[in-house]
Amino acid sequence: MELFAKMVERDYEQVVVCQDKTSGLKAIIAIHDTTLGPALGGTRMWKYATEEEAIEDVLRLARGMTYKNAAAGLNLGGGKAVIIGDPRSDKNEEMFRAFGRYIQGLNGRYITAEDVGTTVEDMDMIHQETDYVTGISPAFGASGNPSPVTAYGVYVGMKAAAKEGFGSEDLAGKTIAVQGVGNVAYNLCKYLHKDGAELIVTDIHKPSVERAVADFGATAVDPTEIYSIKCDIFAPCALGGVINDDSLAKLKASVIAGAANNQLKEEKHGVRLQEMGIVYAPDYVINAGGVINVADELNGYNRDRAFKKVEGIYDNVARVFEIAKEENIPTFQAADRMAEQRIERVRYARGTFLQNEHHILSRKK
Ligand SMILES: NC(=O)C1=CN([C@@H]2O[C@H](COP(=O)(O)OP(=O)(O)OC[C@H]3O[C@@H](n4cnc5c(N)ncnc54)[C@H](O)[C@@H]3O)[C@@H](O)[C@H]2O)C=CC1
Ligand SMILES: CC(C)CC(=O)C(=O)O
Repeated sequence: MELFAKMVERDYEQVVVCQDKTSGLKAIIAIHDTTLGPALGGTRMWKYATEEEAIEDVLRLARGMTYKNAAAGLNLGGGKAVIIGDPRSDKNEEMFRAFGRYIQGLNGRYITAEDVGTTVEDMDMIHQETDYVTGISPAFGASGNPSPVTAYGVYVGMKAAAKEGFGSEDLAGKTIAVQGVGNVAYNLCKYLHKDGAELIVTDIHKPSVERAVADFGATAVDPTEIYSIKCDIFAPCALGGVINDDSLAKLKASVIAGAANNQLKEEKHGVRLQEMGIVYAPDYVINAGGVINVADELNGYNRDRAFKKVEGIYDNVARVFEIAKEENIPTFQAADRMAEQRIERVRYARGTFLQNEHHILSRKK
């Protein structure tokens, strides 16, 4: 892989490769863009088949965070980290502490949080070595697990998408196919079940499916069947790349609204969704609840303030649909435009000279 070529193509600022032989840490931190502020994004722990796969994933996820944070109105840039390993068997305290020291070495350019495969306990271990970590235990006055808040944001964003697709935000009686019933989707299903939606669920981890069936009367289907199921809304809540040539040939849903990052395999699949008349709530707009919640820790965590901001996801998703219609572009492009315009406006606003401690004027004092 030509790493520099990839970084230049999508304008990444920095990629840091971290290893620690004793603990087995193999991690990559990618910082995409810090125009708006320090890069904030979670750490994913996953059994990547190859190093190349891990690099591809961290790069794509980091860029997604630049857009997510910008679109959500946060003064934060985009970054993400991956740890290569099996989250069920390869974790240890030394690994997260070693990782925390690498983050500390970046002196605030990157702030981490949870993602797939990492937990509040892992963040607490990182916190032993650095303050540049969020989503740590409420015992520290922090926000804890972001997943339930992400789920709430997806729920309100799904209502905005239902309004666009069906003319009403009411989810009662709607059949919703949920792919992956992990931390976010389990909490999402709670809201949907309470609203009277019919749930169809799948997961490669059987106990997660069984829990959703028991708790919400959901119908379980095989992971290979979820795309072809007859439903109103498809909610991708597992991993990325699931909107692709294969799934588009099978999808019956009129609306796609889910938590997963990087749902479109390629941009052409977002164009195809527009051609097919499927209402697509762009992933990084609808799933911003978690990062909005952890970002609030940077101000001294206030749950009410964080939830109020997460509720804004409804308007943000609706605004994306408006831009897409006004400009006759796919919704993913409308979301990109919204995020890019904010970054450019702030870049301009901050272009005027401001003295800082490294400037020659400061050294003269
Ligand atoms: N946790 C959070 O606050 C946020 C999560 N996200 C994204 O939402 C998605 C879900 O995140 P979490 O719920 O935290 O992760 P999780 O790991 O708790 O849940 C993901 C679930 O998907 C299942 N899964 C994996 N591959 C599958 C497949 N091919 N078919 C069916 N199920 C499959 C897993 O077994 C797991 O139960 C991820 O893409 C994550 O990046 C985005 C924003 C915030
Ligand atoms: C899980 C969040 C706290 C941050 C993040 O990495 C995301 O939104 O994808």
